[in-house]
Amino acid sequence: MGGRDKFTAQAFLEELIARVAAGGCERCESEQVAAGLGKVLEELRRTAEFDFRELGDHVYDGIYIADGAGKTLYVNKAYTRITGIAPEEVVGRYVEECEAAGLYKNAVTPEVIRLKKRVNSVGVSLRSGRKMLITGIPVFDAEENVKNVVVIDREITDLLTMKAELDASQEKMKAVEADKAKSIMEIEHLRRQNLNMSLIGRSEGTAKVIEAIRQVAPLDVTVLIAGETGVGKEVVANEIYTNSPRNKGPFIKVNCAAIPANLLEAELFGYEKGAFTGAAGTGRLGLFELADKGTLLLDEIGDMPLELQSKLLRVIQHKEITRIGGTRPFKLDVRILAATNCDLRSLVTQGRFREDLYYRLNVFPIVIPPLRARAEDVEPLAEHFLALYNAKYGKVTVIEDAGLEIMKHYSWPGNIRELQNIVERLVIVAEPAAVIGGEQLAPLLNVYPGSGEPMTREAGLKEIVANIEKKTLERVLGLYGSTRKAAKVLKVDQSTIVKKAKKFGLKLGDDN
Ligand SMILES: Nc1ncnc2c1ncn2[C@@H]1O[C@H](COP(=O)(O)OP(=O)(O)OP(=O)(O)O)[C@@H](O)[C@H]1O
Repeated sequence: MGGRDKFTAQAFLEELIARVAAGGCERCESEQVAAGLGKVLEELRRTAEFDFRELGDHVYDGIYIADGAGKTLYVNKAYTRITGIAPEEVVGRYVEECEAAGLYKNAVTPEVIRLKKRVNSVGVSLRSGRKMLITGIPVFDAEENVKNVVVIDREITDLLTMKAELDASQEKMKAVEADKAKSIMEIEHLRRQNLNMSLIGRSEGTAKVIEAIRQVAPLDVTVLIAGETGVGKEVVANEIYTNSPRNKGPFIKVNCAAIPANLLEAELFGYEKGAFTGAAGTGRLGLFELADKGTLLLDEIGDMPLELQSKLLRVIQHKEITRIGGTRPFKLDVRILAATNCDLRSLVTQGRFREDLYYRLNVFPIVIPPLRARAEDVEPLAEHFLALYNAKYGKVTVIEDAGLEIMKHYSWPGNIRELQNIVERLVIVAEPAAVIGGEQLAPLLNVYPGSGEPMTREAGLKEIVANIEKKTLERVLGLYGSTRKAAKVLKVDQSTIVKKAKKFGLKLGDDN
C-alpha cells in the first residue's frame, strides 16, 4: 500500500477504502496505514490550511474569513496592514465580540449571513482611519446554508487621495484653460489697445474708426482719411502705418496745402539736374522716392493742384514716377494714405478735384466724426491731456465734474486739437494742485452755464433766442396741456403758439 512512486492522499485513501471493503483491515499493515494516514494529514494541513494562509498573505487586499455563525477564522496580512488589527485580536472571536471590543463597527458579516448574499459597503477603519471598499461574499454548504463568509477589504484611501488629486488637477486644468482663454482675450485686448495706443476715445464713432484701422492697416491699399480739422486724421494715419507690415520702412508726410503749388511737384517727384532754373546741379530726390518701400501721407489732398493730381494718379495706377526733367519712369513701392478735411466729392462736382483720382483714393475711406458727435470721448481725452500737461508742467490739477460737463456740451469746432489746447492752457494758468471747475472753463469756452442749453460762440443771437423760445414753449405746453392756456400764460395769440410749436416740431395734444 502506498508503494507507488508518488504518494497522493487521494490514491492512498481510495486504496485503503477498497481494501477495507474487500476484507477488513487485518490485511493492511498497520504501520503502513499509520504512516499513510500521517502523510494524508500532513497534506491536508498543507493544502487546506498552510498553503491557503501563505497564499492569502500574498494578496494585496485584506481578507477576513468567518464561519457561518460569524466567528472569525482567518485574516491575512493585508487585513492587518489596512485595519491595524492583529490576527490574534479577532481570530476565534465572534463579530459581536469584536464590535463590542471596539475593533470595528458596522461589519458586513452578519448582513451576509442574514441576507445570504453578497454585501458591499464603504467603511473607515476605527484604528487606522483608512478607508475601505468592503465586499462580503457568502460561501454555501450542500444545504445552501452559509458555511463561511469571505470579506475582502480593498483599501481606497490612496484611491480617494488619488481621486481628490485628480479632481484638484482637473480643477487646475480648468483654471488653466480659463486663464488661457482669458490670456487670449487679454492679448487680443492688448493688441487692440496697442492699436489704439495714441487713439483715445470710447465712443461708438471712435470704436468704428479703430475697427477700420484694424481691418485696413495690414493690407497694402490706399486709404482716404476724412474729417474736420483737428479730429485726428494724422493720428489715424500714424496708427495705420504703425500697424502695417511697412512699419519698418519710411513714413513720409506731406502737407499739400503747406507747400506752394509751384514747389509741390518738385517736392513730391524730385528733379533731374538742370531740370529748371534754380534746380540743384545734382538733381534731387522727391518725397515719393524717399518713401520707397514705405508709406506716404498726402495730407490736405484737396489742396493738390489739378495738374499734379493727374501725375499722382499715374503713380498710383502704374506704381512708377518720372522726376521733373527726367525721361525715364522708374518703379516705386509706396503705400499712399491721403487725408482731407474738405468734402472731396463736392470738389469733384466743382471741377477742382479729378473724379478718377477721387475713386482711386476712395478705395477704403475712414471718416472720423467731429468731437461734438462723440461726447463720450471728451472725458477720456480731457483726462489724457490733463495727465500729459500735469506731467509737463509739474502740477497735479484735476478737472471737476462740472467742468467736464461743460466740456461735454461744448461744440469743439477745433475738435481734439482745440480740446488739447484748452487743457494745456488750463494747466498752465492753474495753481499746482488746483481743482478746475466750470468758472475756469466757461469763460475759456465762451459758454454760459445756467442758461439752459449750453451756448457756444457759434450760436448767434437768433439761435439763442429760438432756443429759449422753444424751451419755454415746451415747458408751458407741458404744464398747461393746451395751446389756448399756453397762449394765455405767455400773453400771445393761440395761433402764435400753434405756429411756433409746429416750427419747433413740438407735439400738440388732441385738445389743440
Ligand atoms: N483720438 C485721439 N486720441 C488722442 N489724441 C488725439 C486723438 N485725435 C487727435 N488727437 C490729438 O489731437 C491733435 C490733432 O490731431 P491731428 O493732427 O491728427 O488732427 P488732423 O485731423 O490731422 O488735423 P488737421 O486736419 O488740422 O491736419 C494732435 O495733437 C493729436 O495728437
